[in-house]
Amino acid sequence: MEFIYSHNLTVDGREILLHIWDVPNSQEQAEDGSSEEKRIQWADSFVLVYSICDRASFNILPLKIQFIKAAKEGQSQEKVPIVIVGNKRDLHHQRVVSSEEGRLLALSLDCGFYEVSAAEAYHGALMVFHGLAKLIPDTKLALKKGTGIRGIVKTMSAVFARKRTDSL
Ligand SMILES: Nc1nc2c(ncn2[C@@H]2O[C@H](COP(=O)(O)OP(=O)(O)OP(=O)(O)O)[C@@H](O)[C@H]2O)c(=O)[nH]1
Repeated sequence: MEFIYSHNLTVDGREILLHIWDVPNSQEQAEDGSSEEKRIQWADSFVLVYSICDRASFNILPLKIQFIKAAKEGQSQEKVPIVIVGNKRDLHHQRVVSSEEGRLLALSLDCGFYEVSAAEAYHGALMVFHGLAKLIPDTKLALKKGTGIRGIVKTMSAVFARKRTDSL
């Protein structure tokens, strides 16, 4: 299942309304590229989460980031804001991806980087979205001011309609 969450944030005195389209990993693997492409076009910025206990979830990131960059940066010269997040930081004994590896990957791909424990504390996720908001230029935020829930529903309907047609 995928969801869109909306969340208000105040970052450096700016009121920001975030719409977060949460796509489960399992779904991404199962679907065709065109749905992924539509979601990428919908979004202004990206948070890619891996588990520090699951190397496969980490190894897939360069490919995903390349895909996002090719899709977004092909249309504009602006840098696309991307943040990489290593989750499950609390599971020390099951860690298979080191913090250094995560940080190095983010550095090499020009992305932000955080390690958090979503299960342990809410402030980790908050930090991620604050960091992401700081990477989005003011001009972009102003442009998106008029994009309401109708725009989101329209985009989601397009993705799902496409999926239904494909499966006929
Ligand atoms: N210990 C620990 N468990 C976590 C943490 N975050 C998520 N989990 C657990 O990991 C499992 C998967 O969590 P989900 O939130 O479904 O993860 P997801 O990223 O949506 O997973 P996908 O659907 O594969 O994308 C659940 O049992 C969570 O309780 C964390 O920071 N620490």
